[in-house]
Amino acid sequence: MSEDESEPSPGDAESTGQAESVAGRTEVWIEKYRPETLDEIKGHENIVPRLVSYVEQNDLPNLMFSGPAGTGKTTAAQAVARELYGEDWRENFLELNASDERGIDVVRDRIKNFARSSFGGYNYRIIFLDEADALTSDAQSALRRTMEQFSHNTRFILSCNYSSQIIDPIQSRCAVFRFTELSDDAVEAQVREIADAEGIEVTDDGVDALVYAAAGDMRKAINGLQAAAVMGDAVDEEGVFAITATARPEEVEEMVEKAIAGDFTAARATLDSLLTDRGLAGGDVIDQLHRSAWEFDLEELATVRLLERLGEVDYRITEGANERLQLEAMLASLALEE
Ligand SMILES: Nc1ncnc2c1ncn2[C@@H]1O[C@H](COP(=O)(O)OP(=O)(O)OP(=O)(O)O)[C@@H](O)[C@H]1O
Repeated sequence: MSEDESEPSPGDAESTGQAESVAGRTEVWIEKYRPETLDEIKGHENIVPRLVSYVEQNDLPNLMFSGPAGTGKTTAAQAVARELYGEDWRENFLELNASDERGIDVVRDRIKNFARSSFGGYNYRIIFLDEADALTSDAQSALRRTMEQFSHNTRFILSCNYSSQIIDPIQSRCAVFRFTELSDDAVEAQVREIADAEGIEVTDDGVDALVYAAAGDMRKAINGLQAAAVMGDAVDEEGVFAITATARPEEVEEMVEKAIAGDFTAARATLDSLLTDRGLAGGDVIDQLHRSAWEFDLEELATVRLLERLGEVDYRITEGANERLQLEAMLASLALEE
């Protein structure tokens, strides 16, 4: 990682996920404050106690953690290993990324080497396979055979965004845990804890803005806090919205209201300022509209129409259509509505 990339950038979860501390630079907070034990994990009240009981009984099945980015899947897997193996956890926990550009054969070889290598007094070791849903069905079938081959001494924890992308024979061999977006309370609690530990002043509206911008993604919230704190002053709403490339909820609401009132030119100007001046991606605008739609001061029918259009635009953008054109067309269709 180059020096420039070591600064947290909240918009880019992937690059900051590979946190590294660079000599003389600030340590990346997502790593510094990554929970080490299961009970330090915020939220996931229906998952953590079940993992604790596996650890207490020292009886771990193969696990599958599915859910959105930044919600604690890797953290939970590492915490299980730390609790099972104490100081020896690193030797007994192999973390691999299934989308490793060197290919599935490399991943499979590393799994085999790890599972075959000598053991330090433990019944089994853990292989954590991140982005398991990046594997093709054929690669997953091969993985399933590997899981069976080493079932006597290895436990797998597979992490994925969508469990539906994992073949049934693997799912049925795992206890599946569905991680959801973290609650506002969970994100707020962690943000406040870190701010206290770092001696950073954060205003209440700054905390609210971080929680809103994160939308349940703890990595985003913590990176947002660290990036805003670099500015020096107290972390407030304005700083957070600027640094996280997030529109204020009022701005997206105003844009929709103008379109519905028939003032397409004004709605388009707001969209333009969000995309051009503020640097939001089209997908971010859609996500924010989707999250806030029911809080807008609109007739129910207008909200329903908005959601219908959003679904269409989201799909088209995912298929590669021009973002700005799609969003403008959505505003135009709202403006044309009787
Ligand atoms: N539930 C949580 N409680 C406290 N901190 C959390 C929680 N979830 C995530 N974090 C923080 O966010 C960072 C990223 O989380 P983690 O790597 O566990 O996400 P993930 O779900 O594995 O995401 P991805 O799917 O992108 O790999 C952690 O280092 C930790 O600092």
